Amino acid sequence: MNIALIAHDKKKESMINFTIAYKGTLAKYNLMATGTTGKLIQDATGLNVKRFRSGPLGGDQQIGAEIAVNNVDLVIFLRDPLTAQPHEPDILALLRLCDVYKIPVATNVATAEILLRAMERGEFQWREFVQKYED
Ligand SMILES: O=C(CO)COP(=O)(O)O
Repeated sequence: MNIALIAHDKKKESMINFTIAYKGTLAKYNLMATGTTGKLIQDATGLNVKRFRSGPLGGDQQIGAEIAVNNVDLVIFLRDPLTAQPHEPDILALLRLCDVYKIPVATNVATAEILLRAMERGEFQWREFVQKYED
C-alpha cells in the first residue's frame, strides 16, 4: 500500500505531529510526498519517504501522475483553506484525480486519522482488487 503525504506551509506542523504520532503505522507502508513536506517528515521521524518536487514547482502534478497509474492507495493532503496558493490549479487537479480513481483522500487531520486507522485494520484490501483488475 502506498500513501501520499502533502501539507501546505501552515499545516506542516500538523503533518509533522501526525507522522510522529503514527510513525509505527506509517512505517508499514510506502510513503511518498511533495518535496518540502517529505523532507520535514524524514527529518522528524526518520521514515523513508520518496520525495517529489515541491508542490508549487510541480510536486502535486507528479503525485497526480502516480495516482493516474494506480500507484497511490491513500492521499493525506493537509490543505490550508485560508491562504491562496499560486499553484491552485495543480491542487484541484490532484484532488480531481483522487475522485476519478476513487482514491481515499483526507484533507484534514481528523479524516487522516480515521482513514489511517481503517487502513491499519485492513479495510483497504479492496484497493488490491482494484489494482489487480483495473490495470
Ligand atoms: O504546496 C504543496 C502542496 O500543494 C506542498 O509542497 P511542499 O511539500 O513542497 O511544501
